[in-house]
Amino acid sequence: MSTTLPVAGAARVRAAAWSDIRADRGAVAGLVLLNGLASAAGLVGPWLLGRIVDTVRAGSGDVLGTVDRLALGVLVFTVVQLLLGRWALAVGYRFGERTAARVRERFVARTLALPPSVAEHVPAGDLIARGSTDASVVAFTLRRAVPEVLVAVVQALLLIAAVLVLNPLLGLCGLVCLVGVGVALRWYLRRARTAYLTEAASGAQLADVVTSTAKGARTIEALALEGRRAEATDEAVADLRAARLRTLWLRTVLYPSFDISCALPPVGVLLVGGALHANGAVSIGVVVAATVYMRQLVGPLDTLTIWVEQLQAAIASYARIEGLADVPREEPRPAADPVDDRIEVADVRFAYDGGRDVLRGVDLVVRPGERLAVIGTSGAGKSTLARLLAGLERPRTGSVTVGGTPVADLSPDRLREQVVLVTQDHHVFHDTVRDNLRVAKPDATDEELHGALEALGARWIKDLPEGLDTEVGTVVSLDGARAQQLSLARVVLADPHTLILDEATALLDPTTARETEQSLAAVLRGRTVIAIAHRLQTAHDADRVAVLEAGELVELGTHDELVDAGGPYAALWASWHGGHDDQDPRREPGAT
Ligand SMILES: Nc1ncnc2c1ncn2[C@@H]1O[C@H](COP(=O)(O)OP(=O)(O)OP(=O)(O)O)[C@@H](O)[C@H]1O
Repeated sequence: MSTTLPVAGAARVRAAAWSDIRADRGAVAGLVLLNGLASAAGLVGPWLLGRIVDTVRAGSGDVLGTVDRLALGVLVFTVVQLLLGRWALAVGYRFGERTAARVRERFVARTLALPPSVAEHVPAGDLIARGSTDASVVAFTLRRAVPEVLVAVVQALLLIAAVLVLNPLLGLCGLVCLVGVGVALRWYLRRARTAYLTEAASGAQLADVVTSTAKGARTIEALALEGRRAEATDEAVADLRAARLRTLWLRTVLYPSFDISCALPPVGVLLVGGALHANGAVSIGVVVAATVYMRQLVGPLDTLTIWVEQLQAAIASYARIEGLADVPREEPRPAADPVDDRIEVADVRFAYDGGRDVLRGVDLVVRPGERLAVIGTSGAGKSTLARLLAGLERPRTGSVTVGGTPVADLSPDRLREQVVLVTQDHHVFHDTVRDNLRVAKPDATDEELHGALEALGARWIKDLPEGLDTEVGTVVSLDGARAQQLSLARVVLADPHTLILDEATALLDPTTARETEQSLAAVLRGRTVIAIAHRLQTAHDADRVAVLEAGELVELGTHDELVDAGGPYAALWASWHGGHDDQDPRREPGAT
């Protein structure tokens, strides 16, 4: 898996944005219609103003009465424009909220749909940045910028059209004067996408460096890597600073160019209109109306300038959110229902990311109901084998099957009923105890939930202020043993026939480990158990022992058979057992 998440290309962004718009097309149509009406109402005022000027200049008939009526018209249409504009904005805001919710939901759904083998390897900081910062930028833009930009675009187009209708020559003059705006915008837009994508990626990179430093703090301290991590952080900060300076520079050029360009159209129309009027080509009223229209254009253009930067940042964020759809993943393969509970590993080879094989030609049949201990030195491939048995990885060659079906082909729901990997990583969600447990069985009744907790001796559930409804992780925090019991209760609810234990109790303190082992014993009853053994006592108590060395299965048999065989297991057993008869076997350091 690459160290960066993909970013959607321009075509995909357009397609996704189009489908978001289509999903709420009623609101979009209403938005455009209301904006059009508001802008049309806004056009009447300047036109009436021109009529007032022409009426006063003509000076014939009921000048005062006509001017009063025209002025009343200006007032009425201004109020109508205001009301329609507000209504359009309200429709726009609602559209923005709904669309933002849709984008967030899509992101969450795509994140949750990532297969575990992919999810474990994606850069956490980048993923978090996309779900938080990028989603917020998109949501804010949809709420505020999109409605206002739509209003501004419709207004600007109608204003230009109105000047062209009033007098095509003045209209053309206005358009020519607008060229500066077009040039400034084009210059900016050609550079903005890359600049904002770089800024967002640098932000995510910094988040990644900080997150991984915090996560690996102990290792960093132990290996005295503080200096290197500080350097990596400084580099990420410098990259982000450079990326921000680049976007700042783009804005520094855009804003003044835009402001100067916006001042040109009214000045140009006034000058050309004055010349035309002097030659009797247009009335002074038309010149006034056209100039006011051009002056009014500054409003929508200003809005566009303010939001164009936000839009660019949002497009970059939107591309990053949509990019999640391009994370390489395997298409689900149709999987037949397993015919029985037999687990079979046949001539398996496996390599991480195209590297060297870390498992080489492993053959193993696990009989239903047996306890198999897997031992081997550090790096021998025990955890990798556990991940293959749990369907988290797929073998490069060979097969890992349960009841004849490849484990990795099973859907998460079917897999959970067959094989579950238990590690020391027991996650407690910030949620109620009930929802924490229902992760494993969404339709479990309260009786089943209580039953699962009781089976593990988790009597603390009775002391919680609101029982199953207690929010854990926020209101009430669970200590290590309780958190482990909660996660083991999930296993009881999922009720798989086979459990794979990998370091389930390895790093717990002795008291917690004892409590957890008791809970574990309750979970193991009646199931097939494959234990990555860190204590030789576990191997001694198992039905069979599998010994891995440098990715190969070098021995397989009962404890007694392997001791008699005099191979690597016998040597290991002798080196610990010989001369340590007085020692409590549960305290020996383990096989790894
Ligand atoms: N995610 C990974 N990417 C690349 N290589 C890996 C990854 N995980 C493990 N390895 C490599 O695969 C080999 C087998 O590792 P594995 O963790 O399966 O061994 P292990 O026997 O469980 O060791 P330990 O007892 O130390 O956990 C090792 O050389 C290890 O460096």
